[in-house]
Amino acid sequence: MAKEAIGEKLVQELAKRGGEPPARFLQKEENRPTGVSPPALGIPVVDLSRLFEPDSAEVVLQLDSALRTWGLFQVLSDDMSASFLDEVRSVAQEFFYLTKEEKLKYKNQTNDGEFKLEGYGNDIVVTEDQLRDWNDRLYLLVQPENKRNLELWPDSPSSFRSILHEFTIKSRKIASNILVATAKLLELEENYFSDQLGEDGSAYARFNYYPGCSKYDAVIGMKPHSDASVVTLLLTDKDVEGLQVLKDGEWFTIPTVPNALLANLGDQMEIMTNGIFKSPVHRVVTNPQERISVVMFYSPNDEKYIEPINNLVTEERPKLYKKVMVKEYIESLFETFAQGKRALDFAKI
Ligand SMILES: O=C(O)CCC(=O)C(=O)O
Ligand SMILES: [Fe+2]
Repeated sequence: MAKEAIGEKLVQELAKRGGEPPARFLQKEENRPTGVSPPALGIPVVDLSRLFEPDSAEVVLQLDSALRTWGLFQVLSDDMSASFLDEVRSVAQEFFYLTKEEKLKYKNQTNDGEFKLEGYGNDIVVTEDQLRDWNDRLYLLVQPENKRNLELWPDSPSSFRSILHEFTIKSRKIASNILVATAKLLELEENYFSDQLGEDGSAYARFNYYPGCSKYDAVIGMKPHSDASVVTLLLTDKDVEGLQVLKDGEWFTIPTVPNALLANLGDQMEIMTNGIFKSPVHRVVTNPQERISVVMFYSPNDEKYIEPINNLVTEERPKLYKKVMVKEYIESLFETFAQGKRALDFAKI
């Protein structure tokens, strides 16, 4: 396959040039987001500190129902002040506003043009006719800290690294608390999921930039997918909506709650809970104006295996998923995603 220079593929550069998006971005008529998707109702905004108080029964019930139906909820935490979340959004925006040359110092391609998971650029291209998403991203491993590839961490804006580090630490605390709450809902030992993640589990940060598009209804910001993670935390754009979730064959818009993070479960959680909790299929639609999001994905160590938890497999609910190796599962997700397929379908028994 001919290897294009990465700078020619950046969506931000295409958007700057204006005009029609190239054919490789144009969705088939039947896959285009049409009309206005109704808001996803019944997604609770959960104050994490309240979740562990003695009078939390009502919140716990709301959370349980949200995880069984939507697989997501909004989370407020004292550790993430509104001003700190704004700082995270702001360093993300400043990074994408750097010149192309500055950003390409961190490109997700080797000098031979091979795709790298980490760094700045676009998705892996598996087939030449692959439909492309209208976004650029910066993808970085943030935990375990000793595995960070700091040469790919932007040094501009100057606070980028320290803010990302702080966001990593605070997000991890929230993710761990969510995993404890989740285990309790299923009457598992409370550290069951947080132990799976352990000290050597991985966290990846993904900064998404969706340029505004003149033909915003003909392209897609991010194709329908579910995340490979155990759990994902998402800081959405403060003003511009775009994230949608699929339920019963219909797309619903996730309303923006400026000071909250959206927590969504990923495929590894659906596998471990034998399908009791959902890994929601979601997509991002494009707008006339730009949109930025910052996402944290949590997974156990690459070498671990996961499978449905024994206690959650019963006669009425037989085992739905095979045992999978974390590393192989995540790699398969990148490839299936590029082809518009779902990795979870391949893990089904
Ligand atoms: O930009 C968003 O709101 C969602 C991004 C997303 O789903 C992802 O990065 O996996
Ligand atoms: Fe996602």
